[in-house]
Amino acid sequence: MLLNSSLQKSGLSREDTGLVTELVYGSISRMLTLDYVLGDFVTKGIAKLQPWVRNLLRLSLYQIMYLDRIPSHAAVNEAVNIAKKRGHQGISGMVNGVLRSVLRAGDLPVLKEGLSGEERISILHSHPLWMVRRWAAEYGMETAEAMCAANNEPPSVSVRVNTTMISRDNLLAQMQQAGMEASVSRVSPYGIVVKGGGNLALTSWYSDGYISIQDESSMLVAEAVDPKPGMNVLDCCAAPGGKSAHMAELMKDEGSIYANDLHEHKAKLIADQALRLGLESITTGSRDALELEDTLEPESFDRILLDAPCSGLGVIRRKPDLKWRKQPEDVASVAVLQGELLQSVARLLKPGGVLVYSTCTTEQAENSGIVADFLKNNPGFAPVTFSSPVWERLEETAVAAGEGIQLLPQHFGSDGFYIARLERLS
Ligand SMILES: C[S@@+](CC[C@H](N)C(=O)[O-])C[C@H]1O[C@@H](n2cnc3c(N)ncnc32)[C@H](O)[C@@H]1O
Repeated sequence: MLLNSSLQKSGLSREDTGLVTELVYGSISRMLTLDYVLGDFVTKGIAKLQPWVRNLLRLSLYQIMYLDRIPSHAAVNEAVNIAKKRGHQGISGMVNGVLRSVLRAGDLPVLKEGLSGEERISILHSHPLWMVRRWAAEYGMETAEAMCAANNEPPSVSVRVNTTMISRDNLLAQMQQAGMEASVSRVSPYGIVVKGGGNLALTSWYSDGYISIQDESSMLVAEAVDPKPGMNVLDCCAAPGGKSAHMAELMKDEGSIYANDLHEHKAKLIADQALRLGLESITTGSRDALELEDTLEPESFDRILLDAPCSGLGVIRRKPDLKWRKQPEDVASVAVLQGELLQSVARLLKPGGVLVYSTCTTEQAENSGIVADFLKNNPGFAPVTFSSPVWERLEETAVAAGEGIQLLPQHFGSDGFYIARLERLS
């Protein structure tokens, strides 16, 4: 948000905007590695530096260690000039000294001896140790390392085609004719992946409602709900509305989708999306999903989607600051809410109906753990598989996690997502 508004005010060229974005996201993402390296070169310790000086060193070191297109000496000179302008002679001298020593040191980081496997991954791939330990315990050391490495890769840009308006092939051809590097998604039959296309929300395809910007994994969720034209569908935690809109598209805009979100201002975003996409089957509401059972008819929905609030650890590529903001307690506390939400909204499902539980996290305490508890307490529900060519291919790649599938960021370079389908038997 802050970066976007600063960039909008700056008047920088498209190329420079891209570079600034990469520097900011990259430095946040690689912060632990950068601080580990700087710790060896800043004699008084980086914690004692003024925040702007610490950030200047991080940005410069990021360029030296991870970017080829800026020569290292140029990065150092630029940092020294900024330090002179903003600080005093002493600070610019220190910045110059630290960065020149870094240049002389060669390959970095130099890992200290005697580190555990998790510590090594944490430093090399810049992830908090608690997260690496958690993933190593959950998925094994090798997978944990692959997750961390994938989280440092820039996310791809993908769009979902509004098939009520245009076919994917037609839109793909239009994009390619316009000179864009666009290809079909390997994950979703509704997706197109676009490289270097700039901000697609500024295109007429977007304003005319032909596309929505959505991660490829996220596109799988509406597909797993498998809503049919004419059905009555509930989306419990729906804002900003990507999956509600996708479900309406799959239903050819026939039937009814009640898209609810706790926050009124967020429910407005869903209505805005529906309007832009020309979808009339979506109505919105803003209630606590825990209270939906007080106002909606029990057993009245053919399909329910609970795309639950979660720790978001599957989307670190897009939001690298999550690594530093989240704590293990956050996983535990959101898991309590997720369990309550699932128990509560399940009462609204018709017998024979399907409920999909999904999250954009990699934590099994929030995923298979929630579903396993629910199934234990609700014998009238059973997991139900889904057959489509794409889904079957996904099942070969994704991690089988209890009764659902767990996509990790390294599988297809898309967000980490969990999806489970549950059917109400009686
Ligand atoms: C993962 S996001 C949903 C994303 C959405 N399904 C989409 O595809 O655009 C979770 C949403 O749950 C909402 N939320 C959190 N707690 C809630 C609650 N108790 N009741 C209803 N919505 C809630 C949040 O405001 C947030 O918008």
